[in-house]
Amino acid sequence: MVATAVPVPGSKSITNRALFLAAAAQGRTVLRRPLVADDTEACAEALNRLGYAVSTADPDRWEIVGRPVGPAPKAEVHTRDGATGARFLPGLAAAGYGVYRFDASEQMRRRPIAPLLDALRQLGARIDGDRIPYTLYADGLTGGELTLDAGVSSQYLTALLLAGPLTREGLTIKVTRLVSAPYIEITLRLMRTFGATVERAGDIFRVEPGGYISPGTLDIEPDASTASYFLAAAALTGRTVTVPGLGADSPQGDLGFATVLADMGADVSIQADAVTVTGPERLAGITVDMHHMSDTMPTLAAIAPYATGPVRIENIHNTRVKECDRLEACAVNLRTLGVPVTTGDDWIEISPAQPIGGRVETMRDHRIAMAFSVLGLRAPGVELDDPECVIKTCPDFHGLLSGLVESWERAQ
Ligand SMILES: O=C(O)C1=C[C@@H](OP(=O)(O)O)[C@@H](O)[C@H](O)C1
Ligand SMILES: C=C(OP(=O)(O)O)C(=O)O
Repeated sequence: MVATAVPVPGSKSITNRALFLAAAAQGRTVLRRPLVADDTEACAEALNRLGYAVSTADPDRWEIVGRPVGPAPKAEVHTRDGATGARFLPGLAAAGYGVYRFDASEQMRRRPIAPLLDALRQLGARIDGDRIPYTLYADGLTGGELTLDAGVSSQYLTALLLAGPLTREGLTIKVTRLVSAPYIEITLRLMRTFGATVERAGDIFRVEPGGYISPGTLDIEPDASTASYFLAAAALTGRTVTVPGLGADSPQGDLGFATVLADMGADVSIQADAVTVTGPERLAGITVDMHHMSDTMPTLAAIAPYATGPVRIENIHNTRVKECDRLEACAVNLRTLGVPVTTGDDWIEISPAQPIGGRVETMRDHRIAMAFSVLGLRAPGVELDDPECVIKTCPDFHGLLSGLVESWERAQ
């Protein structure tokens, strides 16, 4: 079977971490093939509002001139829809000196951030609120010890780890709960690439002070969450797709979605520098815990009706506080398309069905839009109320998906 390669854009998670680290590092950093999308552009713009120097003129190489954290007397920062910008950047600002007003879109304002703001207060920051928008009065971060509940978002832990080397005394964090755990591995790897000393012993993390040093150039690998839609398209249609640049040593937990497809009967190969999926005649049903890869939950939910048996996705309560309540959004939209669905507080079960056409309410959630576009490959008449909301992480998603289908049709 001809394998069609899809040029999946760079990882949002890696790009936004690299932006933070490069801004705080000594030296100049070049990010090669960063994700160019609303989420990362908002993060870059916010860094420039905070007084850093991020050049995004060349879409294939973003340049950041780092500076030691210092005085930036005043700044108003608006990070739009991206949670990594909204949650990572206050730690960087708090390590500096000035008054910073943080705001974000209505969608992001609804999402929780209080545990992170509480932790930053314990480290020495003065913050006048528990939700976005708020004002941060920064006077450097002492550091020290704290206990953190990252059961709703691992981004709280990442934000504190990233700020750790910028504190005066370093940081010791005891984590009581952790969701989306693989993202912490991405954080630790990148911090070490920028010269930080950070160690993990079970649920205890220790970060030494001392700042960051630029590694010079950093290649950004493709986004495994975005790759899930194209892997699912192959699994759903019995075709073959390859995603180059995403391989077995990737720290991205959402590459685990390929393994879920294999468990459902797809032929999956994860090599050193590419992942390839060929769909079976029909996918088998599955029960799967997606606690640590929940961004791909909508992708699985969207192809689930075509399985030979029920698909039950468990341990996904935190999908209710993403860009929308994704658990509910998947259930409502699948029912609109004629698919029987039952749900609980932290699970969804989808029965085999032949979805009919209908209008999908994306709730301005890029992952709902992309996931149900894949379902639309098999269900004519599915239309999205807001197809352009994919700009958050994959502005050319619809072009990439239609290009994939056209290449399959040409190969017939
Ligand atoms: O750290 C990161 O880059 C991310 C962590 C995850 O969020 P949670 O830890 O809130 O689940 C994930 O949903 C998000 O897309 C990116
Ligand atoms: C939830 C997501 O991102 P964030 O939390 O960074 O907004 C996502 O990309 O699915």
